[in-house]
Amino acid sequence: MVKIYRHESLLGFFKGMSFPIASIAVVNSVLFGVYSNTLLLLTATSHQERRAQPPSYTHIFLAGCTGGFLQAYCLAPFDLIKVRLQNQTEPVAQPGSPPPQYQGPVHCAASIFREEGYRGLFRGAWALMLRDTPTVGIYFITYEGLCRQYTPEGQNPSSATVLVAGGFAGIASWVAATPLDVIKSRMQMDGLRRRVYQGVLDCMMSSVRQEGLGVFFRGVTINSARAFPVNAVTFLSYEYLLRWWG
Ligand SMILES: CN(C)C(=N)NCCC[C@H](N)C(=O)O
Repeated sequence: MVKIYRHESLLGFFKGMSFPIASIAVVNSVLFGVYSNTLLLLTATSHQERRAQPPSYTHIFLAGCTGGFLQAYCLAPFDLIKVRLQNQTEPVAQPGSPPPQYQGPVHCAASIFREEGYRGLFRGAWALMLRDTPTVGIYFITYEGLCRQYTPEGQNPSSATVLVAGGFAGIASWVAATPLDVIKSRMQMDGLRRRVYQGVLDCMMSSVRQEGLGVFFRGVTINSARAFPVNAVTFLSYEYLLRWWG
């Protein structure tokens, strides 16, 4: 934090933020929409009916995995641009020095498209799908499990329960996702100057060879610290919106 602040001032902490903000509504709508509709297909119960007839954990997991898989497809280009901008450490403007490679998200998207084509925008998408498919299953299982544990049968969970269950669901899914998150980010940065990795497996093997198994847990603390408040608020919004409009 101190290094980022010294080198890039407060603005450094907000690098690559506009694209995630623009994409988060779309990505979360896809995630929760696909999850809820897959559960509807599997169990033939609406969100309101699910309190009286709770779906099985297998159905919740399968619906979560489906949501995670489709979410990853929508997220891939936005996430790539975020990672490329976040890894660009030159200060935004410095008189006399050459401008940074990417001047903003739109310039970054256009440069990737020009240099690497449409497929370039999906670099690292396989790793992202491998990361999100099972871990979003874990996300919804943890949330439902905790809500059921602390809610009397047939009732809606209280706001406090939703906040705590959502927060822990975020932590559980990010702890499980961090190994593939590390690999995904490396794949997304690969090809910037020259291609280093042959694929996801090659990236895993050479990362472990060079840095040991600890490489898979790089960033786990910051991911978890971020995951609690973000997912507490996400689930509270989801529950309340469905109660008002459902
Ligand atoms: C890769 N993982 C852990 C997930 N996709 N988890 C489910 C949603 C997480 C939420 N949108 C967030 O940004 O924390």
